[in-house]
Amino acid sequence: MSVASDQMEEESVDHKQHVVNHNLTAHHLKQYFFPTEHVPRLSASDPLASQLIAEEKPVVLTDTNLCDTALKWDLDYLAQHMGAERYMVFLSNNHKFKYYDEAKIKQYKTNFVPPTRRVDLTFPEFVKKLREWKPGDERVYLQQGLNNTVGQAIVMDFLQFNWQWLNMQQNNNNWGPLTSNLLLVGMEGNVTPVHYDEQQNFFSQLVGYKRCILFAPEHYERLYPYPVYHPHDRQSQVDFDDPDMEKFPGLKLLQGMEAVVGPGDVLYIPMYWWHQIESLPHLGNTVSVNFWYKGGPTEKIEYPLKPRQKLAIMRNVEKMLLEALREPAEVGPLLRSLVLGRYT
Ligand SMILES: CC1(C)c2ccccc2-c2ccc(C[C@@H](CC(=O)O)C(=O)C(=O)O)cc21
Ligand SMILES: [Zn+2]
Repeated sequence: MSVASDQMEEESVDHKQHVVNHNLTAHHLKQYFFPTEHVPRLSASDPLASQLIAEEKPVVLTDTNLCDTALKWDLDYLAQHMGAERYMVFLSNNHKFKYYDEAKIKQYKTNFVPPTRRVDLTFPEFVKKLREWKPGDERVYLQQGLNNTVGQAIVMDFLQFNWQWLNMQQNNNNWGPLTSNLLLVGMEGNVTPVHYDEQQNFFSQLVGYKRCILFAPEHYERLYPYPVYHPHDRQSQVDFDDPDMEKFPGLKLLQGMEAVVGPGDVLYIPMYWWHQIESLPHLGNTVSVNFWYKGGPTEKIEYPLKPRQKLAIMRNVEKMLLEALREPAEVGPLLRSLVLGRYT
């Protein structure tokens, strides 16, 4: 190889490394097998931001002041003020924290091996485990609904969130009620694998940096979700770190959007949009709070249906079939006889 082509080789690799300059932090992001475009970063007062939210498209809002009183929620502050309660902490033997629904495990019958385990720790115990972590140890991820068990100072900070802005968004977009706020405290490098939720989500980043990768609901066929009755319902079967292109050929067409969110950023994750969220390696632990809202009442049905409405229909068909057949193992064969050679 001549020197010139070596040089070329070097630059092309560098180019592919997808450098993101965010708040003067040039950070090399892992390149996945799919292309992505940037989620727009806009001021909350920009009419385009309101339009994107109304159209249920992702947007990063940089100046909502939504959780300004919580920007100081670092580990020491939280350990000091989160009271002596025990909080839900998930442990994983690798960097992935894949959600599973405990209620579906017994119904699912076949041997399901949970990929993470849950323990209840006081905040100081959690901080100790996080700070004493060394390679080979289980990773930790605290996930706790903000409720009245937290300490006074936290409640005071919470009450001073920009609820006026939130309520305006909820009303303007005809969303249902706020159902929960999860406090999330994760280790750098933790990954929540790609999944979708059935709620609107204002995802507020407080401490540290998270890479958020999103896919529109119409990529449903390309992300191969588990069956609805599976404990990993709403999660993709695809391992992004080792994609099986033969088993999941649709992956070749997958394309997404992504954003790195930092302190003060609020990412709107529309209902039914797939998302993978990573606490960036080497940039310290992360603290986030999400705001989940039920979707609004569906006004009159308009055709053609939106992709998320078709997703809801498919979910209902699966649930109805399970109800009728009782036996999960019979759902696949019945769907195959229904479709193969007739609708394909
Ligand atoms: C992985 C974890 C801790 C978990 C374990 C077991 C059950 C539920 C959950 C759960 C739910 C939400 C999040 C926050 C966020 C992802 C992220 O920020 O990591 C996200 O997906 C969202 O806000 O919609 C994270 C988790
Ligand atoms: Zn989610």
